[in-house]
Parts: sequence; structure tokens; C-alpha cells
Amino acid sequence: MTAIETTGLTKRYGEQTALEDLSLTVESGEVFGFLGPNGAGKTTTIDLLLDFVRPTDGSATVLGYDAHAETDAVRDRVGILPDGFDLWERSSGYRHLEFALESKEGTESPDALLERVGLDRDDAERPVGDYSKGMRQRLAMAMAVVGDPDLLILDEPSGGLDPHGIRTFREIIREEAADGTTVFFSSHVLGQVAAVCDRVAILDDGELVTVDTIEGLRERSGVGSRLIVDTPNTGLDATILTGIDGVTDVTADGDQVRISYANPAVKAPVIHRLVESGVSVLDFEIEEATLEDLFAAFTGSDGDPSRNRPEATAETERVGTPAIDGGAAAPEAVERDAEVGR
Ligand SMILES: Nc1ncnc2c1ncn2[C@@H]1O[C@H](COP(=O)(O)OP(=O)(O)OP(=O)(O)O)[C@@H](O)[C@H]1O
Repeated sequence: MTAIETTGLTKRYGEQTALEDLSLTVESGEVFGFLGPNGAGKTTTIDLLLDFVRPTDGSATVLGYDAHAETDAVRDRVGILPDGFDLWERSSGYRHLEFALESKEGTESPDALLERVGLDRDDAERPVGDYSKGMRQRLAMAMAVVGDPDLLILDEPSGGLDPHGIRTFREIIREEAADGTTVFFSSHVLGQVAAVCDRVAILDDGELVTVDTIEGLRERSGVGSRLIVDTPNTGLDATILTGIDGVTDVTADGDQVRISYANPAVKAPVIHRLVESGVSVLDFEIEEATLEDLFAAFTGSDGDPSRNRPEATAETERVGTPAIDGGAAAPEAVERDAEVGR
């Protein structure tokens, strides 16, 4: 079964096209990365999948259900960590988890959920209004995995996380995937997607640029890795490396020479040629091609997050709120209970 299928999905806000003709299939059990700079249309896509906004054109199914006509069935089975989610500031972390457990009929223990995301029990007693950004993000992740969802949708999940938190989230994603959950993971932090995703889609300016495995993207982009050589010989003549098959570019800058290559086997001949030509090699390191390089190769941009950010218009058209529970129930229920504490 396909977990997500969109056909010609399009969203326009007046003159502004947020998403154009997106046709995409995410297979059940995949960890799928959805990449693009700020303003590329990632959140819009997720909002369309969850029926928080309505498409201008096209359609989508999620877990086999129509995203619009069968919204409740979709939201029951999907765990969501939305971008820019709201928490109920006066309620404790525990109360949030209880609420998620109730609305998703989850059977997990709140303490086990806290442990998974690395939140202290003491902190879970405090109102979330006192939480740091990373703590909020961890709580939101704990709520997203409640009830063993069939599909986990994570919109920019690593925002505010420290490196340990990023590792924790990565482990959670792997555990969920090993358990058969499909993971749809949007990010503009390109490097973080490579570690966990089976396939990635690159979205740019509302349009799908490409879909492939990381390996496939590397091969098709022709983006290779770089050998960086430290040398006291400044002003090196790059032509001394001419004729070594697989070397794609050489730049000398001060006491460093950067040699780009498509074939990893060129490293030894390059070092040999440099030494042979009288160049002192003090040190060298290998810089693997990053996803940023791939992004630049496919979109002709550097993935600058501010690049695609026109001012949003006053028009909203939002028909739901990306609440942390995926719109399962009204937040007032939690606010009411907040008065009595956890
Ligand atoms: N309610 C709205 N009204 C007008 N334009 C909007 C609205 N929502 C989104 N847009 C525009 O649609 C485009 C895509 O926005 P979207 O939030 O989907 O991007 P994104 O890839 O999720 O970005 P980010 O990485 O910043 O979350 C942007 O140009 C944005 O300004």
C-alpha cells in the first residue's frame, strides 16, 4: 500500500503559488525526506495532506484515505510533529501526554514516552510555558509517537534541538521505521535527512525537482567529493594535476589546494603527482559531498533558507489548526484541566 499519494496537488494564495502540480508517492514503510529551502512548499504540502488547507487543484490520499473526504480516518492513524505548533502553556508536560494518550487511545506509559525523547520527569511536572525550545520539541515528538501511528509526519523536527537531541530523534525515527511506521520528514537542514531517509524529494519554489535515494542523487548530480591538501607552497599551478582521470576541478587558495573528484581512486595518484612535482604535502583530508552540494546541483541554489521567502499575504484560508494533536480534539479541554495541575 502507498502511505502517501498526491496527484497534481496545487495550492495558490492569490498570486502566490505555494505548491505546483505535486505528484508524489511515498511507499508504506519508507523513511522519506522532504527537502527544500524556506518557502519551498513543504509545510503547505503537509497542511494539504492533513486537510488543514484545501487544494486549489489536485488530490491526495494518506494511508489509502482521501485527505479531504476522510480526514478523521487519516488523523487517527497519523502522528504529527507540525512546524510552529502550539502547546497549552499553563499545562504540564504530563498533561499534554495524557491528552495525547486519550485522544489517540494510546497505551504507552507517559514515563516511557518521556524517556524515549529524553525529557526529565521533574520537567514534565512543570507548565510547558517554562520549557526551552528543545524541550518543547521533545514533548511534541513524544506526543507524535503516541498510539503507534502508521505514518509519522515530522515538519522540521530538529528545530531547537541540541546535538544529543538530534541523535535521540534520529533513533526514534529508526525505531519507528523498524516497527513498520512510514516516516515523512521535512527539513531544510539537509545533512540531517541523509542519515535516516531511504529516499528524498527535493522541492524548490513550490515545484518538485527530483526524487531519489541519496546514492541515486549523488550519482545523477555528478557531485563528487574533495581532497583538501595543506601545503606551504602557495600559488600552486593547478595544471600539474592535468590528465589525472577522475579529477574534475582544482583550486589553489593560499596554503590549501582543493581537488574535486568523481572517482575516489584518484586520491593516491593526486598526492603522488603533487609530491613528484615538488609540492610539500603537510596534511590532507577528504571532504565528502554533502546534501547541500546535491541541492545546489539540482536547484542551482545554495539552499539559502531566506531565498524563497516572499511576505505572506493576509489571506489564510486555513481550515484547521496545526495543533499538536493533529486537530483530534479541542485544546480547551487541556486548558480547563490546567487549573488543577497535573
Ligand atoms: N497563508 C498563506 N498566505 C499566503 N502565502 C502563503 C501562505 N502560506 C504559505 N504561503 C507561501 O507559500 C510558500 C510556501 O510556504 P511553506 O510554508 O509551505 O514553505 P516551507 O517549505 O514549509 O518553508 P519553511 O521551511 O520556512 O517552513 C511561501 O512562499 C509562503 O510565503
